[in-house]
Amino acid sequence: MRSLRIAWLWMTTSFKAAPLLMTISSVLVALRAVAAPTQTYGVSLLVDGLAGDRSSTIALGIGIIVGGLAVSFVADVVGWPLQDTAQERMAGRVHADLLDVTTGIPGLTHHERPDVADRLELVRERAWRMGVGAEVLLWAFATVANTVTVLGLLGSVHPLLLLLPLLGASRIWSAYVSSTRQHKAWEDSLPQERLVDRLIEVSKDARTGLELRVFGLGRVLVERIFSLQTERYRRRVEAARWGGKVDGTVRLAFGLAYAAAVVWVIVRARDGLQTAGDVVLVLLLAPQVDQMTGGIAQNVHWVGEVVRSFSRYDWLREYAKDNSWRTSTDPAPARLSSGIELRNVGFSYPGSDSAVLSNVSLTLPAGSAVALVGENGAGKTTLVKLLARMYDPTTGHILVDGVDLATISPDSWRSQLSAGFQDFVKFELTAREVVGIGDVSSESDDAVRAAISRGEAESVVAGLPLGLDTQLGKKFTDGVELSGGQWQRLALARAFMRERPLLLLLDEPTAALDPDAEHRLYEQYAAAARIAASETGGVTVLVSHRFSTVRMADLIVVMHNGRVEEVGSHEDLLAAGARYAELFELQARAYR
Ligand SMILES: Nc1ncnc2c1ncn2[C@@H]1O[C@H](COP(=O)(O)OP(=O)(O)OP(=O)(O)O)[C@@H](O)[C@H]1O
Repeated sequence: MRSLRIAWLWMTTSFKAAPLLMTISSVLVALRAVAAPTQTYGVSLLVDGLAGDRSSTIALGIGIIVGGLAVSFVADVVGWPLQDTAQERMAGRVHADLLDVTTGIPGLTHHERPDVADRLELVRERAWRMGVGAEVLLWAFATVANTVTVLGLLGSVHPLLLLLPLLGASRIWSAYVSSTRQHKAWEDSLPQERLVDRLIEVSKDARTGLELRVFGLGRVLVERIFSLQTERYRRRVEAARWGGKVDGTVRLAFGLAYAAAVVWVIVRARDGLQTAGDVVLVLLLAPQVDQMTGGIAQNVHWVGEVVRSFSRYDWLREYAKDNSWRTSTDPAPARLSSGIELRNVGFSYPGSDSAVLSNVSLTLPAGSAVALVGENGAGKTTLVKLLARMYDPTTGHILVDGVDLATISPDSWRSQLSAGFQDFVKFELTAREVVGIGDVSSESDDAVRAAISRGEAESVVAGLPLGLDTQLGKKFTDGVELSGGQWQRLALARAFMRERPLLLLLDEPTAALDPDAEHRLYEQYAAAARIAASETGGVTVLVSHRFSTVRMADLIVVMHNGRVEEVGSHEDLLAAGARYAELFELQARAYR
């Protein structure tokens, strides 16, 4: 059933990518495939006509030969360029579709599971090569047309000769097993390949250059890459050698069998059981049968490749469908009246059994600013990701004004969110775009400048040679590189592009700023947020290790080992004298 679906996907993708080109090409390749054996038949008629002195047979033979030549010529001249274009169209279509499918998966699970990541990588890497699917499909049409014609001609000489192409099937089998083995060796070495790519990236990336040199890691990296490469090649060479031996043996056996068949037909002709034309036909068909089975044997590899690529493509489409949260169709509310409630929320990352969050029950009241604090690994970022619905909780629920977040459409929810992270992305675009993409629906200059002012990034933009039009990033010759803090200010401005988000998530977005700058920024931000919150009931969730910032929040949530340990205002928590008070005192002492 699945193989039928894959074959169908292969066919429909090829024809949908270039309907007219594929139809014309299919007809042309089929004609070309039939023309060669038909010409051979023409030659055998010619020989029989000459031997029996029959002019009508001679004329028919010549007609078939000339007609065949003409068809082959036209099909060649017109067919090849069309085929190339069809192939490019198909590759383009698959690539565009893949991007669409992968970026359309709303959650992050596919990035977390190594098995899924591996397969995704395979599909992406092979996407451009899948255009070959169109060519292989045309080749398959040609092979069917050619095989039927050759079988018909051989059978017309003697039915026993039909065994010859069947013997050729053993060549197809040997090519298949050896290509499967080689593919397996290649797939088995994929994790090493990914690691090698990653290590090469690390060794040449300017950002890692500093630490590499300080810790003297260059040599270690090179040795590691070298040993991984050696292991990878060893597996692949072993598989290729094995395939070579099997294929060579089978090919030799097939050649000997064909030679015996030719001798047999000659002997029968001497006994008057076959005509001279029959001998010529079998002799001339010999290289064609060899070519045909050889062609199939060679293309088995490509058919395998295409089928594998399409089965991965099919898998990805199914995966995207299963993980599209299609049943989440409720719209996000336009404003919050009661707030966001986490009810007994537990979470384990995909592919892991250990709970990162356990039994978290918490209410984030509408219009409040909530700070999450706790030591490294306490689960703060994970909670932020669940609020953004990058994952669904493993147990429990998140309720938005009483509505389960799992039922709200991810697009609708995210259009009401804004976020700034510590490990923000340095989008190498113009300064205007770096900020503006925080809300692609209102990318006007005024909106961008307002966000820059809220993120206190005016000084960064003022220092750029072309202001907002400056290209940022080192990959461009005229690109300007910024410091970590400057990038972070732009990332913050990006988070402030949406003026009235229902949920603003700030996960240590100011870690690269000095404490004074962070404090100023939050004071200014808190004032603006209160006004916005009174209008929409929006909630701000802030993760920070700096208590001077945290104390401004309406509600502070202290997390420890994936659980909520304390909740309250700064004053309440200090009065309670528990973990928060202890951590606060520690930090205050360090600043004294
Ligand atoms: N993608 C992931 N896959 C598996 N485990 C993860 C992943 N991300 C985080 N974890 C684990 O989840 C736990 C909580 O991590 P999280 O990033 O939520 O902590 P945090 O409180 O934000 O820490 P920090 O203050 O260091 O940012 C950690 O033990 C971490 O190892």
